[in-house]
Amino acid sequence: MKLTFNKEKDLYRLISKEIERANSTRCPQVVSEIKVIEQIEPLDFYRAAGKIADGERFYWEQQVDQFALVGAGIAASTRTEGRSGYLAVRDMQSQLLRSATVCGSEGVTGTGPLIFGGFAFDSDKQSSKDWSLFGSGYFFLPEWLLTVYGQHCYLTRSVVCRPGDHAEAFIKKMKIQEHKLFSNLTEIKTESFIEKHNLLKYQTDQNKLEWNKLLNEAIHAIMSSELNKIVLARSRVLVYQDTLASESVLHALHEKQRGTCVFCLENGRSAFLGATPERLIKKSGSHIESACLAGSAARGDTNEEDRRLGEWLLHDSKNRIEHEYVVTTIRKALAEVCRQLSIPEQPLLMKNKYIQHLYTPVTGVCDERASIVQLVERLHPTPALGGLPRQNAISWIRGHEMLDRGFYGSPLGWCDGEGNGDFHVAIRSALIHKETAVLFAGCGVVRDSDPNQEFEETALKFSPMLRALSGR
Ligand SMILES: C=C(O[C@@H]1C=C(C(=O)O)C=C[C@H]1O)C(=O)O
Repeated sequence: MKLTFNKEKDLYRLISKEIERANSTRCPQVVSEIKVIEQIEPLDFYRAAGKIADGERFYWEQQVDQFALVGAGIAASTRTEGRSGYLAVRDMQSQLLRSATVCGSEGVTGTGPLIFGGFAFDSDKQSSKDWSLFGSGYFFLPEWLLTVYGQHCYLTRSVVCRPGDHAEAFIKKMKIQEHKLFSNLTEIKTESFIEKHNLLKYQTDQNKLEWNKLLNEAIHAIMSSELNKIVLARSRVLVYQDTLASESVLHALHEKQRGTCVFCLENGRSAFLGATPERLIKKSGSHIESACLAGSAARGDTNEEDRRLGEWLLHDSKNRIEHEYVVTTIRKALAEVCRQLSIPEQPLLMKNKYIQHLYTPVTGVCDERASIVQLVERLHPTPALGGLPRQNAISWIRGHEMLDRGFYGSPLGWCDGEGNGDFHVAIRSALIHKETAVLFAGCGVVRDSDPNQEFEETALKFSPMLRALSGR
C-alpha cells in the first residue's frame, strides 16, 4: 500500500490502523515513512547511529555509483541455522516487506522498507564460536535507513506493528531516537574524523607448510577426480592493543578502496566488514547485473610494470582457465532464468589498489517478479569462491579447509519488497571482535597451481584489510 502523506498525526493514525490489522490477522505489519533530508555523509550517519544502536548497524557504499545505505536499529530480524536461510529471507521479503505500508517520498530504489544481511558460505557447516551469532543467515530491517544517491538523501524510518502494540509507544520512541540521532550528527559533523592507528600486538598466520600440504592435496584431488577447480582460503588473526572500532576501519576503506563496495554488518560486539570488488548479482526491475571475477596479479610499482602484469594476466593460460570456469557457470545459471543475457567473449582487467583481476561483466533481462534472493541462491558459490563442480568442491572444502569461513566469500547485501536489491561476494574482509580481527583470503586452485604462488596471492589479498585496520 502506498500513501502520500507524512505528518506526525497521520503517521500516528496509520500505525494505529496497522496495529488493529495486526491484532485481527495476528501477522506483523510494517509501516515505513520516507523523508527527503539534507545531505549527510554516510560515515557521519553511521557514527552518530552508534550512540542509539551500537551493534545494530550496517554500512554499504559504492562510491563509483555515488550510492550508500546505512541502517541502524532492528525493527525485525531473522537469524537462521542450516539450510533454512534463503527461505527465511525470501519469506521476510515476500511477507513482511511486500505488504508494508509506505508513506512519504516513496518511489526511489533503496529507500523504504528493505532488509540487509548475509549468508554463511556453507550452510551445512557448523558455525564456530567466532561466527555463532551470525548463524547460516542474518538479516534485519533497520528502524533507521539513510539512502544516499549522488546529491540526494533520504531517511526511512520503519516500525513493525505486532498484535498488542501501542502507537503512542512507537511515536515516543521514534521522537527520542530521532532527537538523539540528529544531535549526535551535529556533534560529529563539527568534530573532524579522528584517524585511529591501531597498534598491532601480535599476529598468527596459518602455517605455510600446512598450507602447501593442503594445496598439494587439492591439486592431487583435481588430477585424480572429476574436480576441475577448488577455491581454498586461509585466515590471519591479528590482535591489537585496543578495541577495534568499525567506524575507523570503514573510514580507511572509504578513503583507500574507492572502486570497491565497502560494507559492514554489525552483530552485537562483532562486525564483519570489508571492501569487495566482486558483485554477485544486482536486480532492478527486470534488469540484472553480475560479474565474473577470477584470475589475479599484483599491481605494478610503475605504469610500465603494471601494464606488463596486466598483459601477462590477460594471456596466462592458468588464470584464463580459472576465469573461464566462472564465466561458463554464471552464464549457465543465469541463462535458465533470463530471456536476454550479454557476456563479452574476452575478459577485461579490473584494477584495484593492490591487485588486478580478470573481469567479465554480465548484464541480462529476467522476470521482473523474480526475487533477488532466488538468484543469489542459484549463483552462490560461483567457481570464483567454491569450485567446479560446485557440490564436489564444497564438500572437499568442508572436509579439508582448516577454518570456518563464516560469511567470508558469501553473498552479502540488501533486498526490498519487490525482490530488487544488490548482493556482493564478501571478500577482502575481516571479522572484528573487541581487540581481535580475523582476516580472510582465498585463491582458485587448478591442476597447474603452484602452492607457493597461491600463498603469495592470498598474502596480497590480505592487503586492503591489513592497511585499513592499521588506519592506513
Ligand atoms: C577468494 C578471493 O578472491 C577470489 C579469487 C580470485 C582468484 O582466484 O584469482 C579472484 C577474485 C575473487 O573472485 C579472495 O579475495 O579471498
